[in-house]
Amino acid sequence: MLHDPNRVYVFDTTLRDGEQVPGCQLATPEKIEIARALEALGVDVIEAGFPISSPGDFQSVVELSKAVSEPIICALTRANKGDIDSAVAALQYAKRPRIHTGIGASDMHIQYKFNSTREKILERAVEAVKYAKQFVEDIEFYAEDAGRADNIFLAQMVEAVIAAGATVVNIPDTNGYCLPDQYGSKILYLKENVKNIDQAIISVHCHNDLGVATANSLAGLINGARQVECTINGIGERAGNTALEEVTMILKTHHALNLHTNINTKHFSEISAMVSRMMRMPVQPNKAIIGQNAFAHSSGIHQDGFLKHRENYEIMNPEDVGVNSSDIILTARSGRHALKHHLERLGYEIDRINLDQVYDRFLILADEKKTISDDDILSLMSDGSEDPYKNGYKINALHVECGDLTAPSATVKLEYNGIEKEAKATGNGPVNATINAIQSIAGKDILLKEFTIQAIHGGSDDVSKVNMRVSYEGKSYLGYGFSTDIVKASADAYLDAMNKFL
Ligand SMILES: CC(=O)SCCNC(=O)CCNC(=O)[C@H](O)C(C)(C)COP(=O)(O)OP(=O)(O)OC[C@H]1O[C@@H](n2cnc3c(N)ncnc32)[C@H](O)[C@@H]1OP(=O)(O)O
Ligand SMILES: CC(C)C(=O)C(=O)O
Ligand SMILES: [Mg+2]
Repeated sequence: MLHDPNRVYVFDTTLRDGEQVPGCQLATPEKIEIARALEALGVDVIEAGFPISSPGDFQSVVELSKAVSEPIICALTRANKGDIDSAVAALQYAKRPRIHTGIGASDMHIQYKFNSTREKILERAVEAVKYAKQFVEDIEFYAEDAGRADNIFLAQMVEAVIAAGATVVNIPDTNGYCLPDQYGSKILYLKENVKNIDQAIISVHCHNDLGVATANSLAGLINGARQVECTINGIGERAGNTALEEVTMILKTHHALNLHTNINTKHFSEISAMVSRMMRMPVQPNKAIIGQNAFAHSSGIHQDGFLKHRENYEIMNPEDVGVNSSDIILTARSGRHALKHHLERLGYEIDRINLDQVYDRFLILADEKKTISDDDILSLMSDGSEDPYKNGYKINALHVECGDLTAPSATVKLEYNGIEKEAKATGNGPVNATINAIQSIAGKDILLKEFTIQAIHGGSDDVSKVNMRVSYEGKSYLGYGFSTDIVKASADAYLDAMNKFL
């Protein structure tokens, strides 16, 4: 069984519990892409689906079983033969198959869902495990709504299913009801009162209805569970499940817990974005670990402390979760240290600038706007001061042709160090053609990673703001452009980013 008593197994259910979220249903090729990313992340188990639920979900479990080799592939069933037969068939190609079967354990479910009794439910639980065990060695049993179940009956059920062949016993807080100490005590109670508990791994599966899913999972692990069920970005039924990135970063950050997983946390940022994009579930900016603001500092005292010593305001290293660097966001709550940091980053020599004067002008602008961008700083500084990009690329002329009667093309004249060069290029649209023309003049291997166009107030006559992120020699650079002409704004944003690495 367990070789290392401090190893926590990570059971990912993004593709099953996560996929139960309205609007998050995925096609098989998308599920395969996520499953491969989960494999690279280092999860131990991938819950691939609920095969009886639909032909599409059945096929996804078949294809995932073929596509993934390292993690265990798990299929969910109810406690009945039909569901189990379907799971067995769907898992036929899995190198390491697991059947996850179970039934309600709380009196609420027994009475109002099954109109049954504890004795009969216990029998159905044992029968299901024995039946599944004939086909697959690795059987996980879930005692649904265990969070609200009577501990004495739950212990009886857990003991019976382990005796019937369950190798993992899942104690779900299906409705996110428990408080961390209640849930932790439940796991400890099972550890201490189930005679054969050493023959199985206890698994925690917590929902976030009261916002304590991760805390409950942690309490379960501290009290002896060694498998945690979780999803990327914490997606799942209702308020979601324990977030994989949260629970694993807690274990990584708190060495004193002496618990560890096989997760390569550097993949978090990438896989979180992938799941969010494919499932069309935006991640809230303040989401722990992978939210846009998780490593962004926006008030002066924090920014100053961070700049003096990162650990003053960060308990994790952003690189550990795949984020290149922390952000210092300039707002009217920022101080001189943060402004100086950005001025230096943009190429201004601070000892040649009167910081107090710039700061006064900065505050007036920051009170008017929510955040101050690089462009805002550049325009603040353009008041009689030096242009940090005076030696960079400038557009002298831009002409595009597009529309449905002509192939999009762009002619660009760029000036660099006083020398003008011209190029013409085609593309699949006017912006693409313009960027191709700029690229052919610059002759550098620049990758455009992000590109957004936003009307500032709305309306087709509005000024549009273009944000771009380009990658050059492994580093990211941001560029901004403003214009009523979206092609011009895009070209300016691209050059702005380029000029930062020149
Ligand atoms: C806590 C969880 O997340 S559990 C997983 C939840 N996920 C899903 O439900 C998604 C997949 N589900 C489905 O596609 C469908 O609900 C199916 C195919 C499973 C069943 O569909 P239907 O046969 O039409 O039944 P329906 O969903 O309406 O009702 C569920 C039935 O399963 C029974 N049931 C529920 N859980 C279990 C269980 N663990 N073991 C045995 N029976 C169960 C219910 O009592 C009900 O049976 P009844 O018809 O005798 O009252
Ligand atoms: C199917 C089980 C494990 C579940 O998702 C729950 O109880 O929340
Ligand atoms: Mg669940």
